Amino acid sequence: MIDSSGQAYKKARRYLKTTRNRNPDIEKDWTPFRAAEKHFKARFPPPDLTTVLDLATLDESRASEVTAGNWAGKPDAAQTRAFTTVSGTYGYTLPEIPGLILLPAFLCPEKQKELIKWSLVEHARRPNETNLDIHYLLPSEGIWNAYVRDGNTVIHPRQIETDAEYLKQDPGPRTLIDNIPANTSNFESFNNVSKPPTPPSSNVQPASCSDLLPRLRWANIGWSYHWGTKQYDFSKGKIPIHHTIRDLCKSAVQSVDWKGVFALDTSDWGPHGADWMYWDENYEPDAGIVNFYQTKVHLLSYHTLDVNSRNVKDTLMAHVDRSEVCATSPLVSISLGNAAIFLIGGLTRETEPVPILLRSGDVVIMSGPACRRAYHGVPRILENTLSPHLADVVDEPDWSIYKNYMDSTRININVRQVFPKEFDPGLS
Ligand SMILES: O=C(O)CCC(=O)C(=O)O
Ligand SMILES: [Fe+2]
Repeated sequence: MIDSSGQAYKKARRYLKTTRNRNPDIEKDWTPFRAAEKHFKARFPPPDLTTVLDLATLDESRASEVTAGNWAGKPDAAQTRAFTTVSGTYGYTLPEIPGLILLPAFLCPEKQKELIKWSLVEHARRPNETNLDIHYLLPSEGIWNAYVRDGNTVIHPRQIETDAEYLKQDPGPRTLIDNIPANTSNFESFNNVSKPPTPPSSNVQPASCSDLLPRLRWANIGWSYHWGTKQYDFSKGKIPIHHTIRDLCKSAVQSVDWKGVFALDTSDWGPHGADWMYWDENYEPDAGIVNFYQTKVHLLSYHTLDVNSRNVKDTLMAHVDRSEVCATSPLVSISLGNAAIFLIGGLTRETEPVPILLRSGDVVIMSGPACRRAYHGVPRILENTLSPHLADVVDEPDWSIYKNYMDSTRININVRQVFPKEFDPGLS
């Protein structure tokens, strides 16, 4: 018996309407990366995850995480090679993408909680820029602490300063304009490009802290990133990387047997050669971003704060992180909260990407010439997948405010090294 008033029926009807009007010629033009993004973005019917690599399914101690959200992939959806890290956990490489390292459950539950708190309490505030600072005059304690004190506190928009030099840009989707990869030769000219601030939007209304919190999309780490030119603005100086993040990224890099990963690699490593031999000692993170993704649409969308459309609808479209002068040094990416589908392909969007299910506590390292500048993106945050160890507030009532926020959130701490160790940018 079909219940035509039920939610599922209504969903199915909406879905049929959209597919009926779909132009098959458009789909034909999708690159393999675009087709994969479309597949995983679909709300109804939900995407089939049997092609998604899900290494947590190999680990019995993560069984409750895997079943928590009813989303699971397969442990053999891509070819992997396991290795034991220095700390005794398993790590995996993918022969298809040399330099991609997966460290499932690298962080214990306590560390995950510490990093979630750090992201919100200590990091998403001055002096670190956030997407909200572009439009709002935020208190110096940052949006999270202001929200915890009083969610009804009103935050006022930033006014356009009439004498300020703002970025003059044609309106349009910025992310479609690919920037030129940085390297040691063009660094000087890149550094001299003028980097005026992004103008605040003129139609932003005052908003309460509770309304703004779900609109927090990113907070900068280390060297200041200029979204308008997609280049670092070194003139603003470098904010030191917090020791917790630095130590964690270094221990992730040091936990990998790089010889085992790259000894047989024959790729072109550029002018400085195969620097992996020195990463154990000289890897030094100096930039990055904390991404905040919401699984739910929060109402009150009378304007958009997504001036950097990389965060539109809480997904991250296919991109290459090519603003760093060093194109081979490890990028360390930490997943916290709800699980996500991460796609990683090759040097163009024509390579079919490998879908990987990332769960809270997983660490990904992107390194070497084939991987560090590979297209990647996050087409889907898997709703209602908060791990039981983050959802439990019984033993720790103080966690409940974080738990409530994390119920609909994924945080990604994405840490990079801008300069190769031996390169002197002459910035001091
Ligand atoms: O959220 C993620 O897992 C990836 C984020 C990312 O690729 C980026 O910030 O450049
Ligand atoms: Fe990225």
